[in-house]
Amino acid sequence: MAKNELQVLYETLLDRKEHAEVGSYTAYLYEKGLEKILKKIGEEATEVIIAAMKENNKEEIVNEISDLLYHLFVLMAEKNITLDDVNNELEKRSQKSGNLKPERKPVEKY
Ligand SMILES: N=c1c2ncn([C@@H]3O[C@H](COP(=O)(O)OP(=O)(O)OP(=O)(O)O)[C@@H](O)[C@H]3O)c2ncn1[C@@H]1O[C@H](COP(=O)(O)O)[C@@H](O)[C@H]1O
Repeated sequence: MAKNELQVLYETLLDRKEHAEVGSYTAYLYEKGLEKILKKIGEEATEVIIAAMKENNKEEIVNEISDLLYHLFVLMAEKNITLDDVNNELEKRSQKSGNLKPERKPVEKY
């Protein structure tokens, strides 16, 4: 099976850590450091929220989510967190359903 784009992207970002190509935005983020990466994640998360509040703009939301995922992946690469680490955590969680805390009332109306 072909690798999915998330895996390809993550591997590219790891590679940029070893080989800082000229003109690479990722290399620029690593160079700027953790604070810059975290700031970008905050900005991109806000852009996802703003896009999602508008109606009928799936394309814009997909674009903003892609920007956010890219910056989260840069953080993962920076912190040596692998896709397997996240996958394993999600897998553990998938064993457990019914995660609504007992003291929280079920949502009846949005
Ligand atoms: N997926 C992405 C991706 N998503 C968003 N971005 C960049 O993220 C930036 C976000 O835009 P902003 O306007 O918020 O930021 P900016 O003004 O450009 O930059 P700042 O001054 O805020 O740092 C843009 O410059 C985008 O190009 C990305 N840059 C790279 N990738 C992937 O990373 C791979 C490696 O890219 P390079 O490292 O550039 O070679 C590429 O092949 C892509 O697959």
